[in-house]
Amino acid sequence: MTPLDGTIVLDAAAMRAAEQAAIAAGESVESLMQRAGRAVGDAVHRLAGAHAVLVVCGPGNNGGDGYLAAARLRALGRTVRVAAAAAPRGAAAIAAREAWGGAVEPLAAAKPAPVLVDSLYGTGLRRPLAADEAASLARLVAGAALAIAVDLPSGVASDDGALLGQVPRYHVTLALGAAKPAHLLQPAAARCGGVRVLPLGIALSGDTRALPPPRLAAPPVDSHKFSRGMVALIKGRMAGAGELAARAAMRAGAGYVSLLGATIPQAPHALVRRSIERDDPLVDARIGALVIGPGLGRDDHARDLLERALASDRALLIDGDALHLVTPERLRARGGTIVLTPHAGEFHALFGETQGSKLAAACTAAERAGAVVVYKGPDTVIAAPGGRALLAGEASSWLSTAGSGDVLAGAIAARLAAGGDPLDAAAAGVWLHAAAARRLGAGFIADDLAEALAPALAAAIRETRA
Ligand SMILES: NC(=O)C1=CN([C@@H]2O[C@H](COP(=O)(O)OP(=O)(O)OC[C@H]3O[C@@H](n4cnc5c(N)ncnc54)[C@H](O)[C@@H]3O)[C@@H](O)[C@H]2O)[C@@H](O)CC1
Ligand SMILES: [K+]
Repeated sequence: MTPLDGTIVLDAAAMRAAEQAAIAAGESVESLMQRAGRAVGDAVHRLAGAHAVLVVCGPGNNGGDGYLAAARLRALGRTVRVAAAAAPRGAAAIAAREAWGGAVEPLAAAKPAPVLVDSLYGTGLRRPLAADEAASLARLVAGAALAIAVDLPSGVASDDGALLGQVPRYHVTLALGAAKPAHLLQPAAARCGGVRVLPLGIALSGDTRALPPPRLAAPPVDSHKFSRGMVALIKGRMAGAGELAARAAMRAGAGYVSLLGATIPQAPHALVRRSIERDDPLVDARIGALVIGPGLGRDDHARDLLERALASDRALLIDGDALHLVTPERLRARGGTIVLTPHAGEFHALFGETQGSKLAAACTAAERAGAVVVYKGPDTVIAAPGGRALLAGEASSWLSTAGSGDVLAGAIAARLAAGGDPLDAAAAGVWLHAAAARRLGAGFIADDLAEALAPALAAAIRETRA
């Protein structure tokens, strides 16, 4: 069992293609299913303690995995029962049912067991479960102390994370072969519980991954403040937003942070406050990341500042109000390095209504704007032009607090200013933001979050070294 961090994420078509490629190379559906069933059985054996197990099997290959998992559990000496609402279809699932060979209880009449294994539907689900099937599943999950979903909780749409009906909450989901978008996209992700991948030994390729931990190092001995990265932020009408983003950039490792348009000295004194009117500080060649948007406002002054930022050739992070004042075409025409950090409202203001999953929407947007798009929310999708994308699963729900987005902008800007791939910089910023929130627990405010980026950064550096 491996955690999701950095692992490949495949939609149902890509998963089927990987399976087909393995079959073309000499595998069979049966051998893949045997491997999946055995891996599920072994994982349930480890998770379930001495408790009795009920495996609920569907008519497709997900059900086939369930019959073989039950057979494996029986071979391991466990007390295991099987229930199904329909007979298996397809040769591999029929063979799996025969390999189980034991009793199969009617689903509607099955009594709960302490451990419930849901092997009803996986990536093949196309429509909501029948009402009686959904009700039986909900009853059995509610009656179990431990509910484990095989590949996916039955009732979630694998590719976009939608719920096709009422879906119970599971404690653990065992992803077969690779993670699927629904393991990371809401609302499905919140139904999965802890997700673990059971590798099936087939070759996988694709451009989408779960957010990996950042590879970060302490500054080298010969560092100076500019080599660590200089972040310049344009202050807007709501001064506090820029202050928060600036503090976040400092705590996320930038060597020099200046707030442009703020001239009255105040703490923190390490923050360099400069006028934005007298000379043109926006074109300073030492700037590694220029941030515009937090608290900017949407008036003529804001438009004027945005024009100046777009005219600068520095790597640009556009957030908040500024996302309402620009078009994807304008961004594409500007070129250079651009990172956009919209929440759903800002995303739709900039890109209009979109079709398909949040992942697909972010990838299309990145292509249109020629920018790295950090489409944030309870699930965050980071997409770069060219198709690479990262999915960040559930972060702390306490991040739904004023100023949290400003802190994220600052954290990403610090990593962007440090150099390297803008997708990696955005990913590191998202990771540090979530890690800082985890450290703080409950009831924090954005000021605390900015401060907590420093210990989150230290932990990420330690983990990179380990
Ligand atoms: N792709 C792979 O490499 C592997 C896939 N395996 C398993 O195969 C699963 C996918 O199998 P399938 O494609 O057979 O799909 P599922 O087992 O998810 O179920 C789909 C079957 O149920 C029918 N169906 C769909 N929605 C329904 C509904 N609401 N009510 C009633 N019937 C419905 C479909 O027509 C199809 O027969 C994966 O989730 C995984 O568990 C594993 O066996 C091994 C390897
Ligand atoms: K399932």
